[in-house]
Amino acid sequence: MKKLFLIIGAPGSGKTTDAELIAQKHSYITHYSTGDMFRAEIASGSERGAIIDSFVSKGNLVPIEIAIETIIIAIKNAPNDVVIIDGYPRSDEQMNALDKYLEQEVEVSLINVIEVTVSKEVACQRVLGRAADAKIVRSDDNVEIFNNRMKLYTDPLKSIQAFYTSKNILTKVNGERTIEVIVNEIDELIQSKI
Ligand SMILES: Nc1ncnc2c1ncn2[C@@H]1O[C@H](COP(=O)(O)OP(=O)(O)O)[C@@H](O)[C@H]1O
Repeated sequence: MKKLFLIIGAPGSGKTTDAELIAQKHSYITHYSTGDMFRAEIASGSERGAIIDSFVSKGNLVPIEIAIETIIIAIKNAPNDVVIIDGYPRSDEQMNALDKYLEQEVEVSLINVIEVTVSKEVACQRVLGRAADAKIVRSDDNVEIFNNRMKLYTDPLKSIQAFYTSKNILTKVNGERTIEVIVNEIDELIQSKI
């Protein structure tokens, strides 16, 4: 039985950083970042990557068919029984598509959805600060695209919160603290549920 954890959060919330550090601490945890998976596909030069890039480069959501296929393949291919995916779901459509998949997939159970919360101001500072840091160059880290990514994150958020709260599997984590404190809190939550 694979135990799935989802981490959602605004652009710049640190969701990918937090998940990566937790997976590095435990060999039995596999982490996938939807953003990183899409950037890898883009970098591969594939036709699918070109389609994905036409959305990512504008900060728009990649089409549902590609998004759900990407995470189902990731879950199926995960070499470990504990899987963390950050960056999914980002819409009611994605949330419902995953729920439909999980209903018929007896080998995978969604254990918890962790929402890393940060204010828009903190998120913006981090993303634009990241853009100024030459080591991390991302074409979608500019004010206009950030605002679009932020809107696309916040628009479905209340509906996503309500859905997973109704299942009693939503946990909010304050993302405006040190990475170490946040990672330890999320790690303890995951450890308590596996
Ligand atoms: N679940 C998803 N559905 C559709 N598009 C996605 C998804 N996850 C990531 N993307 C695309 O990849 C881009 C980068 O995602 P990510 O690295 O997680 O950055 P962010 O911190 O802005 O969410 C997003 O702006 C979006 O274009």
